[in-house]
Amino acid sequence: MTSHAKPSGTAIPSSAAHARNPGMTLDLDRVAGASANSAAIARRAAQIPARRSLKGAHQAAWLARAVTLIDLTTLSGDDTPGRVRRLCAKARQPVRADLLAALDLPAITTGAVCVYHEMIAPAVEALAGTGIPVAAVSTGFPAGLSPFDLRLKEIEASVAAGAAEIDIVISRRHVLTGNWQALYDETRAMRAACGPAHMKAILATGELGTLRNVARASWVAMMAGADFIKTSTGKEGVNATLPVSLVMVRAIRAYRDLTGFKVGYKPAGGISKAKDALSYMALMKDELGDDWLRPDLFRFGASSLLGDIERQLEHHVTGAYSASWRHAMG
Ligand SMILES: O=C[C@H](O)COP(=O)(O)O
Repeated sequence: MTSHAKPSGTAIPSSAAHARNPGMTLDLDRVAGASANSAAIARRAAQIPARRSLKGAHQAAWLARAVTLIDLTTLSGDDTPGRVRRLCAKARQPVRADLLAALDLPAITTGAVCVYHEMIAPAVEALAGTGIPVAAVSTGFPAGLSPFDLRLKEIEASVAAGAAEIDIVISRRHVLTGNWQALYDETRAMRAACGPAHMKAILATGELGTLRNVARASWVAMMAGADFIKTSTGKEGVNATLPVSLVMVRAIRAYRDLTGFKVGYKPAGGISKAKDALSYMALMKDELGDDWLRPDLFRFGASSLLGDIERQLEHHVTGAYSASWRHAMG
């Protein structure tokens, strides 16, 4: 991002170009050695938004890329099949065709649609033939405190219903009590239950107490075979932040250096502005490189980010901002 070059294409790559993370034996020494220098991380995180100075057509291209990285999400108690179908229509055509044409950008879709288990069927139906995966939150989301065997069964039911991606939640108490073996065993079992579906492990970082715990939980989740590590459910008091992201992506980098396997990253919760999306993309590019600016290795978990990006793209074309209500998601 620092070169401010236009991204090399906004179309979604057809398939993951890397092998799935198989996980590894739990290495307690490495987990114990994971640390996070909070002051240095805060300083580095504070620099990231200031380095965002993307202008003109290049900025529009980065924003269009951001759209392809969104797990377009609805996770509400009042979700209905109708709302999910409308959301899927947005996922299929997230930005108006005339805006993309005016900006000389190709047709795009979002990275996925993310829903509760009961909404998988209408989402799968509405996205048939598009290649857009359905992600489901399936382990007693958001607290993850339902009986363990039921959480595994929920994963299996969601995969059977057509979810290609499962966003699991970890047991925060295993982190808070330092029971890394229990966290590893639980996450490993969930990975096995996912089968062919890719697993995103939600750490619920806002409930883990310290950045060191975030680093250690990131390592355990990756050792247990997570395909992605994800910050938050969107329901914690504090959700995705840049400091937490730095800790997690540096753990991803160290895990890649150790094992050769690339684990994806998903910041989620409270990311609703286009400028914030660009900050996260700058962070990914600086810390992990261009591979982590593709949907197979990076997603935003977001329910309202798309609306703001569409407003910014419209502004690029017309010079005026439209009202937010014109960009409703569901
Ligand atoms: O995983 C996705 C989050 O639940 C979405 O959070 P948000 O509604 O704050 O964008």
